[in-house]
Amino acid sequence: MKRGFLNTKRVKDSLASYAPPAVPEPRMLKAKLPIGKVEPTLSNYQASENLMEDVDANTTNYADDQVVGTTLPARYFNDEFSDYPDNVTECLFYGGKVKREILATPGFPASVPRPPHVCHSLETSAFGMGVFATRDIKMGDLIMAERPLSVTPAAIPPLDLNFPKGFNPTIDQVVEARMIQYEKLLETSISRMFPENRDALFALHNAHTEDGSGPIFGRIRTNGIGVLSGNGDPHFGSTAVFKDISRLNHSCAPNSTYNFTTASLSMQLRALRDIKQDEEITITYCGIEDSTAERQEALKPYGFQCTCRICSDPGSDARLAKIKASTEFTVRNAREGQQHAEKWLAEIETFGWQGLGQYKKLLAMAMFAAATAGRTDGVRKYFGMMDAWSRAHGGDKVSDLHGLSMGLVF
Ligand SMILES: C[S@@+](CC[C@H](N)C(=O)[O-])C[C@H]1O[C@@H](n2cnc3c(N)ncnc32)[C@H](O)[C@@H]1O
Repeated sequence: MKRGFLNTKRVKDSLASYAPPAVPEPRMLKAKLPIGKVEPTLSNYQASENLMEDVDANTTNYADDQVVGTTLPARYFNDEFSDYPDNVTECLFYGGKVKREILATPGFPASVPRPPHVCHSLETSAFGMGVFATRDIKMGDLIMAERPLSVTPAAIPPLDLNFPKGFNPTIDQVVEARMIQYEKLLETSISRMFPENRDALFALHNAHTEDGSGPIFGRIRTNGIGVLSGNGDPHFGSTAVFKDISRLNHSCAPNSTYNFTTASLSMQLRALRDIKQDEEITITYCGIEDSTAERQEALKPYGFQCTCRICSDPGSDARLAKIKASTEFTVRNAREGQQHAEKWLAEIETFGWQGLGQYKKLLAMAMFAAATAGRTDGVRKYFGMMDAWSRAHGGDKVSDLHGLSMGLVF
């Protein structure tokens, strides 16, 4: 699972083609957002005001190029933060498509699920704040679920820029102006939040203090997690920022993963393997199936270089490639299936790569091998692990066993 603002290939592609044809700036939409230190050149740029219209909470018939600010689920005037135990999310959308998708989701607004016991706390970690287990957590278990503080477009939407007449900006200046203009829009959006949520957003880490991102946009770029597809249309993806989930640090061998549920408008975090009390809970900010070089590249916008044991191990790419190839193997009998699956399951567990799809396939191979050999204890064990893996990835139960039996001919 990937996270982030403008960091995934899908989001970059959507940035490249974000504008509907009417927007007269296609060239600069291909430009990447800056990271690292960038000298500002537009200190006199005056951002336009009033970029967002206030409308009734149930309105959905927006123009496709209208910037929409809305609180979901709807809240009422003069109410208080404490009136919403599941919290509400301040949303900024480009057009009405995503809001329509949310309001049309069966069950919306369902309540946010809760684990039976609180099992995490925010603590100081090796990398600023982090999230830690306050009790043992089992693979597949729900660790926490949270409604976002904010949901905003996954790429800066097309905005009218306010350059003086006759000024011919460079592409970098257009990008700079867009970031200034977008910050203004975000200010309007977060001014609608409960003060408690606004404070929580400003308390988050900002890795984009020198690249022209404003304080809100910088925090969105640092902490945003991709959510809401806009009904499969990548132009309408969104990024969500959370009070607690955005405190999770990155690992290339994470012990948890997350799924967003539109019905409850919440992110659920679940354990990818058993987690011990006091262990740090981590997610990945990049693709764990990618090579070390690809992961380091994807992590650049977060302002750090990963120094985990996998990134520091020159043999890890070759090992990962072998693990990925392990499920292409055709086994001839139950004994061979069991040996093959157990060998590679152990390898994955040693390196903490249970997030790989190959892990589930090898669990299936081990389960079928146990079933063929009539070992009910083995079937129970591996079925339970597959079930936990599926729950961790947002499924309720083991599904699609059919697809997982590939490579087995006994
Ligand atoms: C989403 S925040 C995570 C919470 C953050 N540690 C905090 O104090 O709020 C992302 C930031 O955490 C830090 N970080 C997360 N994982 C890291 C890692 N594996 N190595 C170094 N820094 C990391 C980086 O500063 C990154 O920009």
